[in-house]
Amino acid sequence: MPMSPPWNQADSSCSLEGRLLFAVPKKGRLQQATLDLLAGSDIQFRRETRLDIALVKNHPIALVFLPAADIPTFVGEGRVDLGITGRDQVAEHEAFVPATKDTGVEEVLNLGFGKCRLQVQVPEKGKLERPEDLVGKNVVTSFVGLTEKYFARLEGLDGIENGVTNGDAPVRNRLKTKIKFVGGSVEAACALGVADGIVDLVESGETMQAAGLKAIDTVVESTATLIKSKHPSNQKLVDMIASRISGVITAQKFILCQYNIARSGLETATKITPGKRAPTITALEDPEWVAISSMVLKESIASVMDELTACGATDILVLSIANSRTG
Ligand SMILES: Nc1ncnc2c1ncn2[C@@H]1O[C@H](COP(=O)(O)OP(=O)(O)OP(=O)(O)O)[C@@H](O)[C@H]1O
Ligand SMILES: O=P(O)(O)OC[C@H]1O[C@H](OP(=O)(O)OP(=O)(O)O)[C@H](O)[C@@H]1O
Repeated sequence: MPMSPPWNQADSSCSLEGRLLFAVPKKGRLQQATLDLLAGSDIQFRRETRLDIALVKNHPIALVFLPAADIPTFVGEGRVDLGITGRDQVAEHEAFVPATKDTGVEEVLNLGFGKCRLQVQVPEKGKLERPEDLVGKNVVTSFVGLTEKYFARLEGLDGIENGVTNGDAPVRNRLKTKIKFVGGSVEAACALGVADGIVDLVESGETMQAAGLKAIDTVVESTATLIKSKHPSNQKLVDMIASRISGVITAQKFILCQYNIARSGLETATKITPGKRAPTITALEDPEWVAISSMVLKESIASVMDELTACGATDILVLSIANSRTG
């Protein structure tokens, strides 16, 4: 006899009742970084094979695994309290379903990863040079809402700020540009004669280059984001999750730099390592010297160490931060 999923069983510890619902990408580019954030935030769960809901063991939370593109719909309608997806997906959702007082999503935290741009692209070797050259032509995209909005503005159609409709005539029906949806491999559309131009995501630019395309405008810049519904079931738990995730992100971005410096070099050194709020300065046995401990952005640590050495710092140590809670 097939087992029913845990949240349908009589045991109340397995029920969804009273649990905060938290949507996470079930696959794709944002999934691994999201799972790493959950692990760093000590949100413990075990996902049964093929089940898209997992109960969190140590908090009244249930994770719901959904496609990144669907998360703004579930959160926006308040069916799910929290979610992680791309800002591009939030903007695409809002192009179709404008937020109201009670519906739509609110950004809690910019998560920093999943950086990409939604760009208008045309064949590198061709006559099309400007976005205006695509008006009246075929454009292929997975982001139909944002692309319609973009071309509506370009074509001078009004009413787009309130979604893609204007009175009873949808802006879509009045667009000269023909916008076609494809679910993936958008970059192939020009070479296959389906499109004159595309609107697609670009990160490194490798896909665009390999397909012989060039970007001529940016529709939206995106990173992953933590979003919440307008009336989450447990705001305190939302705040706790946001604070934990923020701590993990800070820990990933910064490292701790410790060194000794003569008091004469202190002013210069603290300018090099000002810390997040201020560096911690500790007196040493030798009254002429102090020890400094300061958070430094990982990406700039090499040049910071060069500068510290040049101003007389010694015993420079760089330590990784496992987790953090900063103001
Ligand atoms: N090349 C990329 N670099 C960085 N982030 C990306 C990239 N492509 C997509 N993303 C981000 O990841 C989100 C999800 O895209 P992804 O293609 O992984 O989704 P998916 O759920 O697997 O969908 P699909 O099945 O349509 O490919 C995008 O909305 C965007 O925010
Ligand atoms: O600038 P790049 O680093 O090359 O990344 C951009 C590519 O990544 C995404 O596609 P993905 O690989 O997710 O596959 P898809 O085409 O099936 O959506 C996007 O749609 C681009 O094709």
